[in-house]
Formats: sequence, structure tokens, C-alpha cells
Amino acid sequence: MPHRDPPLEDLTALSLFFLDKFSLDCKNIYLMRSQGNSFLIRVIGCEYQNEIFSLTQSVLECFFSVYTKHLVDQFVLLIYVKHSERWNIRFWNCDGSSAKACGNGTRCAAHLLYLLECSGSEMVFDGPIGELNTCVEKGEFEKKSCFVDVRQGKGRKLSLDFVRKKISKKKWEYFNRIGTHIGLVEFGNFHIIIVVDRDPVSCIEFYRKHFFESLEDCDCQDFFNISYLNFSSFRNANIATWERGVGPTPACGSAACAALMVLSEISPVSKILLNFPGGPIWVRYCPKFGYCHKAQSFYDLDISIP
Ligand SMILES: N[C@@H](CCC[C@H](N)C(=O)O)C(=O)O
Repeated sequence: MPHRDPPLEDLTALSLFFLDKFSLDCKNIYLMRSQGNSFLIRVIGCEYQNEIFSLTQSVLECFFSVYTKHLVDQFVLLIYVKHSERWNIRFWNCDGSSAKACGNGTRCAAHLLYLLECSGSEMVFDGPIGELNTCVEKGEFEKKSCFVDVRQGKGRKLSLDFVRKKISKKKWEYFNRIGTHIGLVEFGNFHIIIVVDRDPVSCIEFYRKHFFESLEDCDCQDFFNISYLNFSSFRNANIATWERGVGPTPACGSAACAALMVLSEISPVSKILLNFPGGPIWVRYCPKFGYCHKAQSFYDLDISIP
């Protein structure tokens, strides 16, 4: 499902003025999509930064009450802190586990605030592991579809020993059997990138059948995001990702950054177009912001909180 027609529902406008003066809690949850990835996004306000930490349970209950009707990959909470006048962003996977980063979720969040006229095209979020910069580049259909660039940061490469200690022997052997090159990268969340010479989507199917659903394999809990990457040239590649806390996912922004970082171990490549099952993501390295990825984001629905 790479592209969708822009929806026609009316969007309830929310301004910073509204959030600041009349209510600290917007009464809607927004459904947004990017390259097939879907997100429920809630916007709230807080007086002080430390209040963010006491929100978790009520926020998750609210997300799950909407999730029963609108299945998504992640939940995203946007918190405007009045005292500092800054936007904070927090992510959860749909199994309720928290995520330290979410590239496509950040893209949709920036688009939403732009659409709601709570921000201009450039945006800085305080994320779980530091600042996330975004730039909304182009708006279509009354801004309901935009290209958004997310600056995900520098990330870091980690030793594969860490993977070997965390996963079963069977899984480790499988990765080494099919991988012509393997790398582990951290962008807040951990990504194993396995370069393969076959269709990445079929690798995800194999993984699901033999490692996730198989009772023989004792290492069933999700810890890593796992991407299979097949490239015919260093200009574009096919990729499919198994997302921690979600399963097979149509696309993943942070995996795109991790893939470029691992590919640069093989060749001096600094940008590439990655074709996910849900659509393309352009990823590049820039010295100022580190790994940046650009793709389209769509506003879908405005849901009243039950
Ligand atoms: N799809 C996301 C990654 C979300 C986080 C991941 N599931 C985790 O928990 O590590 C992206 O676009 O980056």
C-alpha cells in the first residue's frame, strides 16, 4: 500500500493558543501514515517538563482505547511544555513497549504540527535520547500530504558480540548463513542489518515462520529491529524490516539510517534510495545532522477521544 488518496475528512484545527490558554489536552487523536507505517498521535500540554514522566499509564490507556478500532504500528505523544516553550515527543510500539526513536513517527508528528499550525516548516523535538530536527518540504492537498525530512542523528555502530549474546544460537547461525554482511547500529533503538542476495520480504516471512512462531526457538521476545537488505547498485536497494514490538512493518525510518550506515562499511556510499514494501525512503548522511531520511507523510483521520 505505497500511496493513498488524500482523505476528505475535516481536520479539527488546534492552535498553540488553544492548547496554552484553554486546555492542556486536545480532545482528539490523529491517525497519520508514512510509507504504510501508521501512527496514532496525541497532542497534550504540560506546565513543566517533569510532569511528562507521570503521564504514561493514562496516555497508554487512551491510545489502546482507540487502537481497538484503528490498528496502528506505533503511538506517538506530543507534549508542549509551557514553561520551556518546547515540544517533547515520546513513542510506544503497538505491543505497549516504549521506543527510544521512531523515524516515521517523527515525520508524521512534524507534519501534524505543521498542519495544525502549531509550528512552521522547521521543527525541533526533544526526544527520548535528544533533539530531533525535522523539515516539512512540500504540502499538497491543503497540506494533508507532505514530504518531511527527519534528521535522526549520528547513531553508533556496535559490536556483533552484543547480538550473539542476546539471541539464540539457531538465529545467529541463520543470520550468518544468509547474510553476506551483517552490522549492528543504535539510533536509540537497536537495528541488525543483514545484507542478503535474495528478496528481503521472503527473509521476513522465513523469520516469522521459523523464529517468531516456532515454539522450538526459545528466544521469542523482540529485542532488535531486524532488516534484510538487497542491493543491485549503491544508488538504490530493497529492504524489509521486522520491527521490535510490531512485527513485519511496511517501512522504518530509523532502519533506513541504520542500513546506510552498515552499507558504508562495504562501500563509500553517503546516500541511497531504499525501497520498503510500503514505499521509498531517501536516506543520506550529512555532517551537520548525521543521518537524514525523507519520505511522504499523510494525514488520515481525526478521532475523538472516547
Ligand atoms: N518504525 C520506527 C521504529 C520504531 C521503534 C522500534 N519498533 C523499536 O522499538 O525499536 C521507525 O520508523 O524508526
